[in-house]
Order: sequence, then structure tokens, then C-alpha cells
Amino acid sequence: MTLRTVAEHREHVLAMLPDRRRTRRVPLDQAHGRVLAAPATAQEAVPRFDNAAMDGYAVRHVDLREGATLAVVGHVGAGAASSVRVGAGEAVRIMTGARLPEGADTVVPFELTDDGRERVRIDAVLEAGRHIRRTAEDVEVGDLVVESGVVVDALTLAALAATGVADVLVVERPRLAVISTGSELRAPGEALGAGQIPESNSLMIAALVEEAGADVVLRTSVPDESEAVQEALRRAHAAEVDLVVLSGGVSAGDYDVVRQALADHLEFVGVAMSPGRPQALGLVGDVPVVGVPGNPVAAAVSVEVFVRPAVLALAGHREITRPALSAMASQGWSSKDDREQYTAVRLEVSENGSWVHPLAHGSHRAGSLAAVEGWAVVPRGTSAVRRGDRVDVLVVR
Ligand SMILES: Nc1nc2c(c(=O)[nH]1)N[C@H]1C(S)=C(S)[C@@H](COP(=O)(O)OP(=O)(O)OC[C@H]3O[C@@H](n4cnc5c(N)ncnc54)[C@H](O)[C@@H]3O)O[C@H]1N2
Ligand code: MOO
Repeated sequence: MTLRTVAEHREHVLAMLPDRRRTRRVPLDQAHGRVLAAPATAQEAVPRFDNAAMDGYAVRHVDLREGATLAVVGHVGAGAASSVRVGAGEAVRIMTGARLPEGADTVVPFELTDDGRERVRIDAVLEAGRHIRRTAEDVEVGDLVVESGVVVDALTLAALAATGVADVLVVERPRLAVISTGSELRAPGEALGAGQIPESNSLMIAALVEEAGADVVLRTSVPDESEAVQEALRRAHAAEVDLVVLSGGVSAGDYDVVRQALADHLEFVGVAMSPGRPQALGLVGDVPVVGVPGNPVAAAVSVEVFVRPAVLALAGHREITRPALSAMASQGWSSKDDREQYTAVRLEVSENGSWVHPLAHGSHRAGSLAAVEGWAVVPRGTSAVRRGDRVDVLVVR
């Protein structure tokens, strides 16, 4: 059987997704982490008005001479709408951020004066216009503040709020269903009979896709029975999900029911990767379904390289794959040269550069997932990584 490359399979997964994204207008306090579906333009200038950059005195520059004394005719704090005017020989006490009074063109900080209340002595002469922040010197009304497709982060939120934007059009969070299959699986904490194990993939996959920005509206684990799998898919459909992630049952076993139950809908393919060779995908009704292998490490890697990009694409992101970090191998390990191998690693960033330490290999090692900090991607055509070799690492935590 010819195997697809990881990149090819990812393209197939992405090609199943609808082109249109659902959008919604949200107030800024609900926009964090969302992707903008339309550009945001400034409703207010920054600064909104000429204002003081220092606590001091608003004066007319022509009146400034070393030792000059000016009459203090008013006091204006930030937020005040003072109508006081600065005339010849006059000064107004002003606080940082306060609107510059009419007539003034320069602010003299307190430190360069005697700090007087009725009259003030000027101890140093500044150039005209000093310590004034000019209207719209940062952003003008109508300027583009944030482009469409940008992820709203903390700094973006500040820029939007400061420019008078109250709400933004964002892409809806994708709705996902996560369905584990396997008759041996029991919920964490449940008593285990012979041959049974705790179910871990659905929790892991749900958390991984939530980290990528999805809402998991259905998470369930079903036995290896065709009807149970189909019923779970019906529930996912009724919950109007954008994507279903199925775990398990995609390889050749007698009880690999995903394969049996969904033979008419899903394509079962081999991908040239390790772990994670058996994969499935297809539309059930109009809902895209990605089936990942049940082995927990294979499931984790499959979510990283196929499902996470799909979630990011559904959420409107432009960058959908994780940038790789280049690091050196602290020790060697072997690799299958006909596969792209994802080796679980720990990372160490030191003065001598970034190093990866390989963890024990094995797609069943669910207990060791707690130690994984990244996946070292060993390309096809490489049968061994040697100590000191550079490898690309997807840093996942
Ligand atoms: N004859 C063949 N056997 C296998 C092949 C193959 O090509 N031919 N492929 C192997 C590879 S590679 C993988 S990976 C697995 C994938 O198997 P399935 O997707 O069918 O997964 P299951 O058989 O259902 O389970 C595999 C393994 O993982 C455990 N598991 C499953 N689901 C969960 C879960 N939700 N939480 C925790 N652990 C889970 C399950 O108990 C099995 O141990 O197939 C190989 N075999
Ligand atoms: O390739 Mo399977 O995904 O590990 O053992």
C-alpha cells in the first residue's frame, strides 16, 4: 500500500472543511484569543486631544525665561473639562493626560519650577511644544488598527479599546465532538475488569483542541459496536459540530468498528508517519470526521499534525501549523527511514543552545505523555539521529 505523506494527508483533512466561517460580533471583553473576521478601524484618535505628558504647568512658550514668575490661574487634572485659558504671564497647573488649556503651548514639569500654587517660578527654559502629546500623533480616526485574520491578544485588545472600538467581528469558535471507541475503555476512576483500561484519549484530545480554540460540545466513549458509533455520530450531528474527532478502531483489528461502521463514509489510509500510520477521514452527512489511531501517543501526534491545523483553520487562523524549533540531539536514536518519525522529547534550553532528550519509544506509552515537551520530527530518508545532529522540534508545552 502506498502511504501518503503527512503534508498530503493534512491537505486532505483541510480540503474537507467548509470555506465559509461563522462569525459573530462580540464586545472586547469576549474577544481575547478570537480571530478577527473584519478589519477594525479607529473610532477615536490617539491621543484624542492635545494633553500633558508630565505633571507641571501649562504655559505660553513666549513667557518662559529663567527666573520668570507666572500667575497660576487654574488647575486641571486628567478627565477634567476645564475652560480656563492661559493668557500672557499665566500658567495652569496640569497633570499628565489632562487636556491642554487654550493658549498654552508648552508644559514645564514641576521639577523645573518652585512648585508654587499662587505664583510659580520657572527655573529652566524648554523648547516650545515640550511635554505635549499631540492629537492623533499615534492613530487618526479611520486608521486601520487591526487587520482581518489577526488573533486578538492582550496588546491588540489595548489598541482596540484605546481607539474607541467597542466590539469586533470574530470567527466563531469551532464546535467539536470527540468520540473514543473501544470496549476495553472505562472512564477514569471506574472499576476495571480483566482486559479493561482507563480511557484517556477523549480527555486528551478534547483538551488539545480546546487549547487550539475549539468548543468541545460532545465528548464520549463508546464500545466497539457499530450501532454505538453511529449513535454517537448522530448526536454529534444534532449538536451541529464543525468537526468530529474519532479515536481508535482505524487499523485492521477484528473489532475495529469505526472501519466497519463507517466504511461507506470514511476513507482509511496509511500515512508515512510513525507513530500514527493508520488514519481515517471523510464526511458523515455534511460533517467532516477525522479518525486517529487509538494508541495514545499516535493519537497525540495525529491531533498535533492533522486535527490542530483543522481547528485553527476553522477558527480563522492564517498560521495553522506550529513553527519548528531547531535543537540538537543530546543522544542518538533510530528512525524508520520510510516514515516521518515523531519522537517524544524533553527539551533543555541552556547557554549551549537548545537540546532535545529523546524519551522511550512506543505508541502505547500513555503514562509517559506527562513528560513530553515536544515532538522531534525526523524526516523520511533518515534512519538514525546521531548525538549532536540538529532536529526540528514541535514544542507543545
Ligand atoms: N494487523 C495490524 N495491526 C495493527 C496495525 C496494522 O496496520 N495492522 N496498526 C497498528 C498501529 S500503527 C496502530 S497506531 C494501532 C491503531 O489501532 P486502532 O486505531 O485500531 O486503535 P485500537 O485498536 O482501538 O487501539 C489501539 C490501542 O490503543 C488503546 N486505546 C484505544 N483507544 C484508547 C483510549 N480512548 N484511551 C486509551 N487507550 C486507548 C487500545 O486499548 C489499544 O491498546 O493498531 C496497530 N495494530
Ligand atoms: O503507528 Mo501506530 O500509530 O503507532 O503504532
